[in-house]
Amino acid sequence: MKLIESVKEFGGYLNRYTHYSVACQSEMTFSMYLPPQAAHSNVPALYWLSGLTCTDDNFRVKAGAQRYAAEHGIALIIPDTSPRGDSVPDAPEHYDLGQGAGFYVNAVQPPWDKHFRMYDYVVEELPHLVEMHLPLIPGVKSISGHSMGGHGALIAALKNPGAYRSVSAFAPICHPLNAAWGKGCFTAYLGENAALWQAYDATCLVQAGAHLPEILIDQGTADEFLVDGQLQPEAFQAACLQAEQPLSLRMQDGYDHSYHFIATFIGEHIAWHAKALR
Ligand SMILES: N[C@@H](CCC(=O)N[C@@H](CSC=O)C(=O)NCC(=O)O)C(=O)O
Repeated sequence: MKLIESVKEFGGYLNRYTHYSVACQSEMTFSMYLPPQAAHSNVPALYWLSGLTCTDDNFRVKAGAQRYAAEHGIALIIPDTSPRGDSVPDAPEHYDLGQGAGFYVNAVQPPWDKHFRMYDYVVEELPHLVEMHLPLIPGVKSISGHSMGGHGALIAALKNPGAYRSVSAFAPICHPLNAAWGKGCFTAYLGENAALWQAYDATCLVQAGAHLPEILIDQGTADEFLVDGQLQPEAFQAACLQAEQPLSLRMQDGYDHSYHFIATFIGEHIAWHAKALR
C-alpha cells in the first residue's frame, strides 16, 4: 500500500493510496479520511461507495463529509468505482459500463471477469488491507453510498448480516434487475443467469429473507433518475414492508440526484452511523 497524497483537514488527514488488488488483478486507488482521534487510538470506519462515472475523488471533494467524520471520530474509506488502466476492459462510448461502472458485483462474463470483481474488493479485500495497515478498530464498520454506490452499500450489508453495524444510502439503485442501468451492467458482467442477478439486487435479497437492523435511505423527489425508473425505492419499500425489514425512507422534497443533495444530508447520515459504531 503506497501513500500518494496527504492533506490535513479538520485536524485529521485526507490520504490517497494505491495498491495492487488481488481481487481486481490491477492497481487500485482509494481515499481515506483519518479523523484527529486516530492519532491517539483506533477508530471505527464508514465505507462510502460512489456512483457511475465517479472515482475516489468525487465524494471527498463534493460531499463535505470530513467535517462530520472528524466530529464523530470516524474514518471514511472511499474506494474507486472500478479497476482502471490500459489493461482493464472498458466501454468508452458508455458512461454506464466498464471503467467507472463496476456495479459492485463479481463479473463472470468475459472480458470483464478477470478484473471486475468489485464485490470481493469492497467487502473482503479492502477492509482486510486497511485494518491491517491503518489505525482502525478491526471489524467495526458501517457502509453508505450513492446511486450505483447506494446499491453497492445495500447489497454488501444485506448479503453479510453482522458485518456492518449500519447501512444507509442516497438515491440508491434499489432494484437493478428491473432498471436500465442495472440491466445493462448485469447483462454484461453476469450474463443471463437470473439467480445471479437476484443475488446482487437489494429488493430481491429482502424478498429472499435477508434481514438487517434499520436501513436509512434519503431520496430526492426531483431526482431525474427517480422519474426515469432507474432507482425504484418504492419496490424496495414494498419488499421491506412485506418482510418486516425496518426501513426509514425519507423522500426529500425538491432535491435532485447530485452531490448538492448528498452534501445536505451527509451530516445526518454520519451522525446516524456514529450511534451504531459507538
Ligand atoms: N449524466 C451523467 C450521468 C452520471 C451521473 O449522474 N453520475 C452520478 C451517479 S449516478 C449513479 O450511479 C455521479 O455521482 N456523478 C458524479 C458527480 O460528481 O456528480 C453523465 O453523463 O456523466
